Amino acid sequence: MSLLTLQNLSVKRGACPVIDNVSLTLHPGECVGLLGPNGAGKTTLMRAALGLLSHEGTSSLAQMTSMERARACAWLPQAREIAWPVSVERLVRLGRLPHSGTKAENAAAVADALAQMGLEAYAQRTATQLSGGEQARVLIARALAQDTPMMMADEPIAGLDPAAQIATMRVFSDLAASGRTVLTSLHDLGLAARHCTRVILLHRGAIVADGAPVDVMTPQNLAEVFGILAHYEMTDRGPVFQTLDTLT
Ligand SMILES: Nc1ncnc2c1ncn2[C@@H]1O[C@H](COP(=O)(O)OP(=O)(O)OP(=O)(O)O)[C@@H](O)[C@H]1O
Repeated sequence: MSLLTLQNLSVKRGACPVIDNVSLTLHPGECVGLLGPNGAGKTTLMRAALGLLSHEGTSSLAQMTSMERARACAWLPQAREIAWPVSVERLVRLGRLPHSGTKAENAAAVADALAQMGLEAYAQRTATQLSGGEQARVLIARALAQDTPMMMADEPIAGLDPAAQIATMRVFSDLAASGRTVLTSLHDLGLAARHCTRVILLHRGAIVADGAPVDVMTPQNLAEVFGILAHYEMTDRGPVFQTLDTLT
């Protein structure tokens, strides 16, 4: 069973294809990193897949009603705006809106989401008064509280400190290990190599490579798509990836 199937998905801006005939299927248990340079089309691909952008081709998520989709997939956009000065606990509770759970079930899901993001001590703080990284973690917690089979996130770890980046990637890989599906765009190739079960390399709106990190993040692909030279080594503490230089 797959939660997200894209068939020949294309998005045009004017006459120019920003996403060009992309087909893919994501499965339960996969933590998928969507990689590609600035402007490659990562955000456009995810928004079109969710039905938030007009597109050609089909997306299984876009075909759902908005309520079905809200129960199927949590969406964490790149922009982290918190509009109202509500408490962290209340903001995270908004993630429960698609569900008709009991008060106790909703409270448990909120508490669990806060704990996963290490935010228990922040529950009664005013969300808008938190630091940028803390606000980002609160918004991830809101998406977790949605308790969906799929999580789609656009650069969720940007602006987080190293420990919070690793902790967040662990939350995502644990979600996948528990049978959910995660699709997240990332610019940190090292964390993608360590935490993703699969990476999809997007370049100029098309998929260049799709598979295990070690098979996708090859010197040739990194040179062609990112214009970089990198060191990638399997060690007894997992894969280690370090960018070394640009090739220009
Ligand atoms: N509203 C728009 N009108 C015209 N072009 C757009 C619009 N939105 C995005 N684009 C273009 O589409 C391309 C893909 O943008 P997108 O935001 O999907 O890239 P991305 O891979 O998410 O990049 P980044 O890593 O910088 O966030 C870019 O060249 C961008 O300039």
